Amino acid sequence: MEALKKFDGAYWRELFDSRVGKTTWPYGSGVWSKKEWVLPEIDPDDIVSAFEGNSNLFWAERFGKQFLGMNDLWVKHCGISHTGSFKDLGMTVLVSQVNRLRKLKRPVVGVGCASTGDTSAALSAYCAAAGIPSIVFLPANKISIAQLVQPIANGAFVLSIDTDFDGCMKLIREVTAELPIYLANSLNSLRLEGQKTAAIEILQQFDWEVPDWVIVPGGNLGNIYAFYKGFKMCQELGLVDRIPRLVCAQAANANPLYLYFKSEWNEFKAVKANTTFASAIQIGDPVSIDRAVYALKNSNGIVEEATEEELMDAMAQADSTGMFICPHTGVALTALMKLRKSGVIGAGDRTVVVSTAHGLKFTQSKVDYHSKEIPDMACQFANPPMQVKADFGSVMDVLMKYLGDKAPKH
Ligand SMILES: Cc1ncc(COP(=O)(O)O)c(C=O)c1O
Ligand SMILES: N[C@@H](CCOP(=O)(O)O)C(=O)O
Repeated sequence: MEALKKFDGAYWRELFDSRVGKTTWPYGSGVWSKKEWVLPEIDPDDIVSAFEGNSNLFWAERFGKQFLGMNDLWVKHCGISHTGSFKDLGMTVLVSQVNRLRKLKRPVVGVGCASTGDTSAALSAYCAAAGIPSIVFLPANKISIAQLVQPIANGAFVLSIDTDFDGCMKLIREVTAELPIYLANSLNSLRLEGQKTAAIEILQQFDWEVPDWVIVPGGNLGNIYAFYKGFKMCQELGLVDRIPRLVCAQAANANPLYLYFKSEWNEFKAVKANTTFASAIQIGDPVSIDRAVYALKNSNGIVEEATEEELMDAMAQADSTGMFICPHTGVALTALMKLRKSGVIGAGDRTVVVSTAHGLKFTQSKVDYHSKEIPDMACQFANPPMQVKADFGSVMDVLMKYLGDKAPKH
């Protein structure tokens, strides 16, 4: 940090802005365009990148106006990325460093992680690109097919273990303490160095104006800290004069941070995480709890939670305005809805919701919702397909009913 402070905010802004839209290796990546703040010492030849980052900051105009009375709502689509989630941002840094260590003949036989699906997808892809073995521990039957197929296809050694994510996390920590396997979960700060660039990118996309709120879904809790770190660096290095208030959003079925927050940070208790449609955050004993609390305390932050019905309804509402978000983003949107309703977030506040994964990884839950096949859930925004006979009259019939008074009168 001290070395970076030799330059002022104007220097960094100009440098980062000059790299926008470039394809020069490695600066075309949204992560490596901030190389000096991420891993300055790495040789560009050692970098393993899929040109991650530079994700769309989408003005959620219709959703904001229709459902929240807001005009300045934005969704940072971090899931539109090589492996379909924000994990690519951190994994490019971690795997690049392992690549470098292996060239220096350090004894790393592979890279391992426990995962609810996205970390393993990113790890296996970046390792495969560099020819590095990857080993992934997955909780059996708890991740989506789209996520499961990613490490399999990328040639990772995949262990499907009869436990939950927290059980897998415990096992991978024990194994990596015994064997020269490099741990790739977000305990490893290299991951967070990459993930923090999403925060810097948001500021840059707003032409270095600071939003009032940033809402992030939280599970193992590395990402909320990464956002804090990115914003804080921009403040400390003089690019902006304040940081946004952070909101961490959890599924009510896996809410240890929320309960801790509600106890006014008095007592942290790990919980048994129950099944949630937001399966990637079905985590009861987050490894980055201390970092997350630090980030929230220092950003005047808040923690909210979403029930299964709330998160699925929010996802369906967002999708109906042209988004196609994942259930975790539904959790974050629920938090926003609650904070708007209580007046904590004002109608005019500039707010960014971080969308963490691509909706296509979670199509089964969308299909179930729209077919109204979820027990005890009203699925009030479901839009099931209409079954219709294959003849002109039947098709015209249903179309005329659908068009109502907008149908042409004959
Ligand atoms: C899609 C998705 N959203 C949110 C999260 C939460 O991120 P974190 O574990 O850093 O809190 C994860 C992973 O945990 C994820 O895969
Ligand atoms: N959702 C994560 C859980 C592990 O998080 P990490 O950031 O600590 O690797 C996943 O996709 O596996």
